[in-house]
Amino acid sequence: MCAHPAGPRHAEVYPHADQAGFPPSTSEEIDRLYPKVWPRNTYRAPDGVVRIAGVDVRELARTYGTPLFVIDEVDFKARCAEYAEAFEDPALVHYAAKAFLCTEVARWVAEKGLSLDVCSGGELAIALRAEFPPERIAFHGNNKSLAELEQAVEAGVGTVVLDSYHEIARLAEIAERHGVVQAVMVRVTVGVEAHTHEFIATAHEDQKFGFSLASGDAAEAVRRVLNSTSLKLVGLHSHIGSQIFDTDGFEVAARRVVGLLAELRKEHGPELLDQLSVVDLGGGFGISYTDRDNPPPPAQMITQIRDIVRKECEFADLPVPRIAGEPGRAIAGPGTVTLYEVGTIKDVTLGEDAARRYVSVDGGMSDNIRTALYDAAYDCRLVSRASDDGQPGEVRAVLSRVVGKHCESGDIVVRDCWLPDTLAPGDLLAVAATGAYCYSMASNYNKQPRPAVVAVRNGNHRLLLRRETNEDMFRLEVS
Ligand SMILES: Cc1ncc(COP(=O)(O)O)c(C=O)c1O
Ligand SMILES: N[C@@H](CCCC[NH3+])C(=O)O
Repeated sequence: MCAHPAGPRHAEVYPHADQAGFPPSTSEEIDRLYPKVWPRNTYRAPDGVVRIAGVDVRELARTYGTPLFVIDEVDFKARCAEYAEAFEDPALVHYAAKAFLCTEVARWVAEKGLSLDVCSGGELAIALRAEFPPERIAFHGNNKSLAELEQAVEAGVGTVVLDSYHEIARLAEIAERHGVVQAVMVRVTVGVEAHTHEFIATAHEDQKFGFSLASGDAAEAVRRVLNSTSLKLVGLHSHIGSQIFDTDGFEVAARRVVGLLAELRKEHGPELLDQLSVVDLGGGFGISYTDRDNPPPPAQMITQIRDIVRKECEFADLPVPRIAGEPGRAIAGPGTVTLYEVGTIKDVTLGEDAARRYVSVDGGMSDNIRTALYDAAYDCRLVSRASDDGQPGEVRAVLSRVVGKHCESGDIVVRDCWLPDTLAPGDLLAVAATGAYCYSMASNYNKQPRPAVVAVRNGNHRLLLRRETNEDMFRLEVS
C-alpha cells in the first residue's frame, strides 16, 4: 500500500506533483493502464508484464533494444477509419505526415483511402517512395523552396496550399513552365485564439502562417490566384492549432471561412463556388496524454463543425462545401509508446518531508522534445513486471521525474509521475501516447542515435525503422 495519504491536503503535502495528480494508493493503481491513454491493444497480463498487441514488451526490448517506439498497427489503422467515417469520405481526411511518417505508415494511410498532408520535400519523398497516390497529397508550408514547388508539380500533387504572395507567383510560373494547371487552396488566418499552448496555436493574427482574413490579404490572394491561368482555386484552408479539446475555435474558424466564401461570391460571381468547393479546417484534434485529458470523440467534434458550416451556408444561401481535415496527432499519437530501460535512480531532497526521485532512462529529449518544448505531460508506467512483482505487500508510490541521458537539465521526459519504490535499474518503463511529434521531432543531440520503430500486430512484431548507428553518423562526414 502507498504510504502517502491522498486527500485535500494533496497540494500542500506534494507541492511538486503538479502534473502527476493524486498519488496512487495500491500497486494495482500504480500499475494501471488507462485505456484512453494507452494503445487500444495494450494490457498487463497476469504475470504483470505488459503486452502490446499480444507482444511482450521484454521481447521487444531484447530484440530491438531501447529506447524503442512501438506502434500498435491496428490502433493506428482504426483511428484512420474513424476519421474517414467522421468526415464521411476517407479522401477528405488528410493525415498530417508531420506527426509521424515512414514508408510503411504512408502505405497504411493509402490503404485506408485517406489523403496526406506533407509540408516538406522530405515528407513528399517518403510519400512517393510508398507510392502514395500523388493526387491525394496536399503540399503545405510557409516557405516552400523553389525546388520543393518543382518537386510537387512534377509529382502531380493534388493540391498546393498557398501561404504567401511570393509563393503564388512562384507556383504559377512553375506550373506554367510544366504546362499544367495546378489545383491550390488558400490558407486563411482566421484570427482565432485557440485554447492551446502558444507555440502550437496557428490562427491568431501575429504569426507566420497564412493570409490574414481581417486585413484583406486572403481576398487579395484569391484575386491573384484567379488571375493566373496556371492555378485553379479549389478550396480554402484554415488550421487553428493543435491539441484542441473544444469545438469553439473550429466553429469560429468555420463561420469566418464561410463569411469569406460569401464575400468571394459577391466579388467574383457564383460560378467561383462551383470550383471552390472544399473547406479544409486543418488538424488539431486533441488526445489523452494523461487520464486527466478528455477530448471529445472525433465523430462528435466533426459533426458539430459540419453542422455549423451547413447552417451558415444555408443562412448565406451558399452551396455547402465539402469539409476536409488534417488530423495528425489524433491518428498517430495514441497508438504508440516509447519503451525505455531504467539506468540510474537518484533521490533529491526538496525541503522538509518532500523529495523527488530522478529516474534516468536511456533516451530523453532527443526522442521526445515535447516535454521540454511545451511542458507536455505524459503517463509513464513500469511495464516489464508488476510493481509488487506478484508478491502482494508494501509498495509505495514515489513522486518521480523521468529524465533522459543528455547534458541538459531540461532533459525531462515525464515531469511528474508516480512510480513504485521497487523500481530498479534494468526495469522497463513505457511512456504512452508518443506516436505524434516525438520520432518526427527527434534529434541526434549528444550524438544519440535515433531509436528504432517497430509495429506490433496480432502477437507479431516487425521493424519499420531501424535504430541509427555510428555508421549512419559517419556517412555524413566528408573527411
Ligand atoms: C496545416 C496543419 N495541418 C495539420 C496539422 C496537424 O495537426 P494535429 O497533429 O494537431 O492534428 C498541423 C499541425 O499543427 C498543421 O500545421
Ligand atoms: N509539434 C507540435 C504540434 C505542431 C504541429 C504542427 N503545426 C506538438 O508536438 O504538439
